[in-house]
Amino acid sequence: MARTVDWDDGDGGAVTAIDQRALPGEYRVQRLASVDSLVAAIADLTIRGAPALGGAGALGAALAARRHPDDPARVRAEAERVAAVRPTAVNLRRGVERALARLDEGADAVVAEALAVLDEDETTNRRLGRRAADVLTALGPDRPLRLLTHCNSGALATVAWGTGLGAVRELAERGRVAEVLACETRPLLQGARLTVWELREMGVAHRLLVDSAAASAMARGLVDAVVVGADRIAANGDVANKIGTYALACAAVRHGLPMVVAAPESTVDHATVSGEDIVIEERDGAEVRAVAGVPTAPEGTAVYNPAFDVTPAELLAAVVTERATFRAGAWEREAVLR
Ligand SMILES: CSC[C@H]1O[C@H](OP(=O)(O)O)[C@H](O)[C@@H]1O
Repeated sequence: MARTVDWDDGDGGAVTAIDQRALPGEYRVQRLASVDSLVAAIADLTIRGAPALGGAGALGAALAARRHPDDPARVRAEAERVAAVRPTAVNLRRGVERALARLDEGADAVVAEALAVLDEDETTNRRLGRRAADVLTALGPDRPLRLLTHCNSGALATVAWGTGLGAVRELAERGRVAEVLACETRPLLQGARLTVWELREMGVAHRLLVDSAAASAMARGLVDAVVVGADRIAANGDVANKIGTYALACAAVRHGLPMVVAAPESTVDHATVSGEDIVIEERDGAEVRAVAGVPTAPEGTAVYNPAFDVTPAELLAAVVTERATFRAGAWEREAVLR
């Protein structure tokens, strides 16, 4: 599988992206040669997932710098259009800002920094996967685990490897996964369309379930632990993630099951004091009124469609990054990175 987002330096430069709207039916890569097309791809979730958005943001700054090499003000304005597309995942704006910080050195430096963002992502996610797998192993029973996950936090949500599902990959390589229960994740079905597709590619045993069956699966003893990704983590460990995550945390606590969030440091926003300060993206009601273009509600029905919710840290067993763990109310930093 290609990187979820990447750079093609030919013909003046372009962003390449796996078209996540086409999966699971078709695997295709789009070539995005303008900031307009990149903005549209982020807005319609052709590109989605916090670390993948971080890479897309950095590449957006690179694309703008290539298109307007002698007009820094225009580059900054175009890069801001990319950063502003989706407000909740902190990675998007951070990726833009990190690449843009080298604008004074010229377009090639901006491109080089964007490529560094991409190169670092897989190494970060593999380290994160090892740490999160260690935590899940310590919290779960001493046998292969039955894990429940929500939305998609796999390679498709990152540049490569994955975060929550990256921990599953690591556990599977250790022979420590019995089964993954993947919530379909209404309304855009990232779980059904993307996580199931990735689990098949990984050869990991899995079943798909409707979101409303998750609590029942826990109540019936089908789950040992819950593992998900994140879009923004506040300084106090509160986590913004796909809508439905908070409900899973409530059910996990009710049934005495550990819930672990796995996300890179680039998703932790220490400037956001608590989850109450995280802006939650509200998306178009059309996403809920139809599935794959087939109406499932009367035309014009009013809709409540937040893309994310916030899970208070106290409902989580641990929030794990590649170099720290938040548990029992505090961040514990890894002394030595491995
Ligand atoms: C590893 S970040 C994955 C995170 O992003 C998803 O949101 P979206 O598909 O809308 O970009 C979801 O919250 C996942 O947990």
